[in-house]
Amino acid sequence: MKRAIVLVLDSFGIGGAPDAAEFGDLGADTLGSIAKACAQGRAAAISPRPRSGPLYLPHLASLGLFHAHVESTGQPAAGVVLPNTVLGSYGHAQEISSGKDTPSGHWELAGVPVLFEWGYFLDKEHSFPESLINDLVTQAKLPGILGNCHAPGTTILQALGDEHISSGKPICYSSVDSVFQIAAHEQHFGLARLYEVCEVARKLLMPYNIARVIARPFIGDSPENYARTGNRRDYSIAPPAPTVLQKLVTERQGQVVSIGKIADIYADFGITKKVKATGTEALFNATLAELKQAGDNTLIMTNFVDFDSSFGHRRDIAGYAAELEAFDRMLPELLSALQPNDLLILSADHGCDPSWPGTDHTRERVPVLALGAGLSAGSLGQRDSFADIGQSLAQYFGTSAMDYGISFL
Ligand SMILES: O=P(O)(O)O[C@H]1O[C@H](CO)[C@@H](O)[C@H]1O
Ligand SMILES: [Mn+2]
Ligand SMILES: [Mn+2]
Repeated sequence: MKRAIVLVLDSFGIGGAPDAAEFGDLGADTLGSIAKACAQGRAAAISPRPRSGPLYLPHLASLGLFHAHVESTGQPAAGVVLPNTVLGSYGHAQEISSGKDTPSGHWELAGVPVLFEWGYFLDKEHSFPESLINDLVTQAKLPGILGNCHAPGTTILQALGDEHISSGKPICYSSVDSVFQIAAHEQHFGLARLYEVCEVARKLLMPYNIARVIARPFIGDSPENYARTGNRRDYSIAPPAPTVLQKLVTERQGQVVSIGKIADIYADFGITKKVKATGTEALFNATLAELKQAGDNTLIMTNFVDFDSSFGHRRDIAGYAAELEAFDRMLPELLSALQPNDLLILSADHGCDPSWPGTDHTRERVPVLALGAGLSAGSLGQRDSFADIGQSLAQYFGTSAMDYGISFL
C-alpha cells in the first residue's frame, strides 16, 4: 500500500538561501532566529500557549530538523542539543521559483516551480491602477474601496475597520507578494458577498498575472477587537503544468486529500477531497483522521497556515516558538499511526523570519524531513529545488517523472 503524508509548515524556513541577498533577506533564518530568541530568554509567552526557555522540539529534532538546519546555515541553532541519532532522512532544499510566495513554494514542492515572474503591485501607496479599481467597483457593485496600499492585514483592520463598516467599502491591500487581498466584515458586509467580490477581482486580475486574490473576512465591533476568522479563502490561478498531485489522480487513479488551504493554493487541481480546519491542532487532528482511513495511492497534504499568518507575518517570535512546540507535541501520535511503507514528509514553502524587519516573507531554504518507504536514516544533503519532493512523490507513487527535481528515494 502506498500512502504519503506531506505536512507543509507554512513559512518554516531554515535560513541559508544562496540567493537571499537578492530579496533583501541575507541572514534571514526563521528557525535559527526563533531558537536564538528562546535561548536568550526573549521568547516567553503567557497566552494562549505559555512557554519559556530554549526552544524544545524533541520530536522534530529526532526527525533531523536541527541537523538539516546546521547543514543549511553552517550554524547550530542556539540552545539546542542535537540528538546523536535520528529516525529519518533530513535535508535542506533551496527554491528555484522566482518568488518567495505561497503558491510558488507549494507548486515547486509538487514538482512545478514558477520560473516566470508574477505581476506585483509595487507601489506601497495608491498600489492599484485606477482602471482596475473602477472595474472592480462597477462589476462588483461597490460604493468604492478602502486601502489601496501595502499593509499588514491586522493593522489595516484597526485603521480602516470602522470606516469599512460605515461605508460598505471593502478594504483592498497588497504586499511584496503577488496578492490582492480583500478584507470585509463577516456580518456587516457578509461572507458570501466578500467571496463574490473576490471572484470578480480574480477575473479582473488575470491580465495582471497576480498569483492570488485572498478573502480576509473578520469579525468584531471595534478596532480593539477586530479579528480575522478561519473563513479566509485563497483564489489562485492554475499551476502552469500538471503537479504530482494531478499525476497521482490522472495516471494512478489515486486520491489526494487537501487539509486546510492546500486545495485553494492548487486552485483545486489534483484534489479529490477537501477538509477544512482552523488552527494547528484542528489541522493536525484532521490529518490524523484522514490517515487512519486512507487507502492505497493516497496523498494527504496539509498546510499549517498559522505559523505564517498568526506568527511569522505578525513578527511574534514567542508565539511562533510556542506553536512549534505545540506541533512537536502532536507529532508522536502521527508517527505511531504510520504504517511501514507510508512516506511522511515535513517541509515548508518559504521563510517568514519573525525577527526580520518588515512583515513579509523571507527567502530561505526549507527543511526536508522524510520518514518511511524504505528510507534510511541520515542526511539527504542539499537539495537544489523544492521539486525534489515532487519528484520523490512521483517515484513513490509510480507516476511519470516530473520535469524538475531529483528523487531522494
Ligand atoms: O498581513 P497579512 O494580511 O497576513 O498578509 C500576508 O499574507 C499574504 C499571503 O501570504 C501576504 O501578502 C502577506 O503580506
Ligand atoms: Mn506560505
Ligand atoms: Mn504569508
